[in-house]
Amino acid sequence: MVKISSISKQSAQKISVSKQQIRTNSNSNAVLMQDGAVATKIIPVEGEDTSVKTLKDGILSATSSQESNDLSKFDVNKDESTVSITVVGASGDLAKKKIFPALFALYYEDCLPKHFTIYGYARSKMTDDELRTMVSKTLTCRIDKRENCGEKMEEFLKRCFYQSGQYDSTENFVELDKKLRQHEAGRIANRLFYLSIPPNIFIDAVRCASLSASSANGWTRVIVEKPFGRDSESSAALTSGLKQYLNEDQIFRIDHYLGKELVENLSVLRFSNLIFEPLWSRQYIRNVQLIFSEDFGTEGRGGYFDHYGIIRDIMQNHLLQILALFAMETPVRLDAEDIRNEKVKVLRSMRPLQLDDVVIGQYKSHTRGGVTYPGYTEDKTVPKDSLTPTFAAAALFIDNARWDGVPFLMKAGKALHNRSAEIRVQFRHVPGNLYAKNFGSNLDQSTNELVIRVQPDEAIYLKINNKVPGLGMRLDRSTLNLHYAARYAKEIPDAYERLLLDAVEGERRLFIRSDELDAAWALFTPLLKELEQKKVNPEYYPYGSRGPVGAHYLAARYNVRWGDLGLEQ
Ligand SMILES: NC(=O)C1=CN([C@@H]2O[C@H](COP(=O)(O)OP(=O)(O)OC[C@H]3O[C@@H](n4cnc5c(N)ncnc54)[C@H](OP(=O)(O)O)[C@@H]3O)[C@@H](O)[C@H]2O)C=CC1
Ligand SMILES: O=C1O[C@H](COP(=O)(O)O)[C@@H](O)[C@H](O)[C@H]1O
Repeated sequence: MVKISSISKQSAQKISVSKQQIRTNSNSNAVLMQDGAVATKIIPVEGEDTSVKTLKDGILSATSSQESNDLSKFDVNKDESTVSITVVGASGDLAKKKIFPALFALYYEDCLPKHFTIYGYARSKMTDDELRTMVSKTLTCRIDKRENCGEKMEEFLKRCFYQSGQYDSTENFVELDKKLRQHEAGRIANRLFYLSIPPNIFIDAVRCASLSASSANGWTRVIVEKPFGRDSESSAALTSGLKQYLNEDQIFRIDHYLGKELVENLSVLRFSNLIFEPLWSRQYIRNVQLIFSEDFGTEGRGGYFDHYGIIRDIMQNHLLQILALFAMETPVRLDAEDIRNEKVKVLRSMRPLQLDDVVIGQYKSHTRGGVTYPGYTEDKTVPKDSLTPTFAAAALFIDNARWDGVPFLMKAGKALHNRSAEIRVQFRHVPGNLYAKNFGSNLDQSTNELVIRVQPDEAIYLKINNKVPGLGMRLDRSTLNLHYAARYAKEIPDAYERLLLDAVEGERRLFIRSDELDAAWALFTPLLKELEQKKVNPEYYPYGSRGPVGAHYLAARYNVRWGDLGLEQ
């Protein structure tokens, strides 16, 4: 028997439901289970004697004993629950490239609950088999664990289904709901919706999913992909639109950089090693650099990108989130709320960004080795006169006691010379260094640098000064290197795996809370508006280069040298 009190804490205050969702049914039919589990469950079947509870404003108070009694008529084992994961926009690029492969990886690692079903939902017409064929093309097995790979894929694909529908049709979501209920078979039904669709249809999809397909007796969560608006106003409008149908606790705003192994490791590095935390302040750190670079352009995504640009695409979210994690004070505990409270304090302590502290660039066509790489505006979906930055560098400051005066330099660009994401921490000079004369006039070459290479080829390395072995006294800079591939045999999970698993488990630590989002937009919105109003021209840089030279002048103004440009990086 299911009691309403058995629903999760998050959904315990309010659950948005449609009039047709709170149903009770004593006439249950035996049907074959479709989720690969025991095939004998009794489930309520659509169209039978189903009483519908009409609820004021579509809001169910989950503590109502009346509802509790009604729901208790389901003939299920209260200990059994099931998770239905619906990928909304299943025909799209992100779903194929990241979401389905991540779900398979979780299944392969036995991380998904025993009873689960995956639904693809999109407008495209597809059968279950066609979805499976589409999905199967992008599934891979871990290099370090290839046993039973084919078998596991087949089992996984059997748990994947497809429902075609419009994103703004409550009727189509009712169809989805019926199918989900067949699979859930009367168990406690938890539902996760992944909005892998363009942002202009987020609210429609949430409205329909919430009104027609949210769970009647378990939790309902929605993962929302970025972009979360394009400035403070549009972000606030999106948040209030979502909150018409969902509680903040049900909204999982994904920033996949938070799911990257080395970003998650930041807190471990800082808070579990005595040698780092005491140095983590203006007293010892000269500057911090957050660097993102891609060696390809906007190929295929120019239409999306031109509306956003690199500052919104990478800096306002991925790099700023890393900065907040890097700079936050020690949280009370590792709880989601404690961590997010500390991150939001950092974001709210940031000095407003000045146009002077920002350099923007745009890549132009370049021919190398007989190959011509197209410029940004040669993309057919990009206006020829677009000023949208594909590169930006910025100097940011956190005006609090710990970081007063320390430049946090960000740099992000597309169509650069390499693909990488890293955090570089440059320490101050050793005061009264006994060995200063060994470094000549450039003392910068003697400072320690800690590099956290998020990707590719994950590593954490620390540049130290060392005596070159021998009878003389010659120093060099050597590296203490924690190279993940050499140290750990296990393949590193994709960021989407960790985040999907967290969403299933209700772990919110790595998702963005609405006040964090507001603070992030408050920092960048005035700058973005100024850039757009003044129609600031980007500095052009050749495809495949290291980006505009303006980035070097910006760093030099703060006495900083980008760490990724030296001979030894
Ligand atoms: N792709 C990526 O690498 C990344 C994507 N994102 C974000 O994830 C979300 C999904 O991205 P992606 O898969 O690339 O998006 P797509 O453009 O591939 O769209 C996903 C699906 O949405 C439907 N769709 C597309 N355009 C419209 C439209 N104008 N109106 C209604 N439906 C439409 C299509 O399905 P159908 O026609 O079958 O309904 C499409 O298959 C977006 O918010 C994106 O910004 C975030 C990070 C990276
Ligand atoms: O969010 C985004 O991220 C990707 C880069 O992600 P990565 O995990 O491959 O580093 C970027 O290409 C895209 O423009 C952006 O929207």
